[in-house]
Amino acid sequence: MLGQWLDWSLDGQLPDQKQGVFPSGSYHLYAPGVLELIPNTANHAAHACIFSAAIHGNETAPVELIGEWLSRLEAGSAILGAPVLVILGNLPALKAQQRFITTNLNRLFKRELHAEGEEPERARTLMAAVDDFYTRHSGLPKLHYDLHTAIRDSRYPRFVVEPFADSSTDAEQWDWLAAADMQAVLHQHQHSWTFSHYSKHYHAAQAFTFELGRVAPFGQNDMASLKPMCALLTALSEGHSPAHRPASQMQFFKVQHELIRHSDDFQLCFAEDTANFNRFEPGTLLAQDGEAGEFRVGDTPLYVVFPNASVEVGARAALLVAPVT
Ligand SMILES: O=C(O)CCC(=O)N[C@@H](CCC(=O)O)C(=O)O
Ligand SMILES: [Zn+2]
Repeated sequence: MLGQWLDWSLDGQLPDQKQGVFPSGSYHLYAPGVLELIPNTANHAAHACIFSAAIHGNETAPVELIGEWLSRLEAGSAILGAPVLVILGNLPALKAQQRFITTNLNRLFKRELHAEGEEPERARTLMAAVDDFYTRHSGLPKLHYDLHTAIRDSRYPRFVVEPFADSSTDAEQWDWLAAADMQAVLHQHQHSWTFSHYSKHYHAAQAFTFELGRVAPFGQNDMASLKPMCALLTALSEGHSPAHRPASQMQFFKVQHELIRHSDDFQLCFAEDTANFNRFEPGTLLAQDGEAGEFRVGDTPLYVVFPNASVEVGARAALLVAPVT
């Protein structure tokens, strides 16, 4: 059954049978693309885990990663020892293999959301699913890993974004991320209304957005490079303490400036194929934006992450970041 879940989700259908069992636990389908797994026995180190993928429909490596882990659970070669909520975010976009249909789902995770339409409706469903899951498992520490891939190449192919919130990240998370072969960490400097931010801001969960390589169609992802990440997800789902490595092997950055597209005339002043974490020297012209003017690097170098001149007017067109020393 777990192996077929992805197909059912893509059909946007719930099967007649919404609950069932597998060797180490039981499952409950709450909505298309929203699956809770409950262990027969929870281990002492268990977290209430949320693993989400396909918040952007063209980011397929995380879907393959989760699919592979679900198959091992079903076969009994992986053992569930913690409750896990598995989410496939934007199902119509996943089916169409595009980032989103109408608007970027990953900017809508805000309780005061008034927008109407397919993606806002989905954001409301997913926020309620997260709230209900954490309520059902309120005795456990909360964790949410939202898995993505990036549009461009990156000087650090695998990295995480730590959402901004009042609650803090446990020190051990950095050691787990290093062992999962994450190469960089990006600390957000303000609220961003992404899915991982939702869990951190409203529930004080340990939460990150993961960038697991570059966007590619199903079957063309470099899954070998994600073996350590697979080991982290497996350990968490077993309710065991994951492997540690010194966090110092990762490069830490902090966002200094968010470049917003203010007009139709917005353009980035560097090559389309510039990689994430490319460095720009003081004085470099980075963007021009109609009447809003130009943006230049100030007195210290800046590194660009997620540049995208084609975003909607009013949306983020790039993050400009600096290393944390
Ligand atoms: O490669 C890109 O330009 C986008 C990759 C992506 O989807 N990144 C997330 C990051 C979320 C965050 O800022 O925490 C996004 O843009 O939603
Ligand atoms: Zn994404």
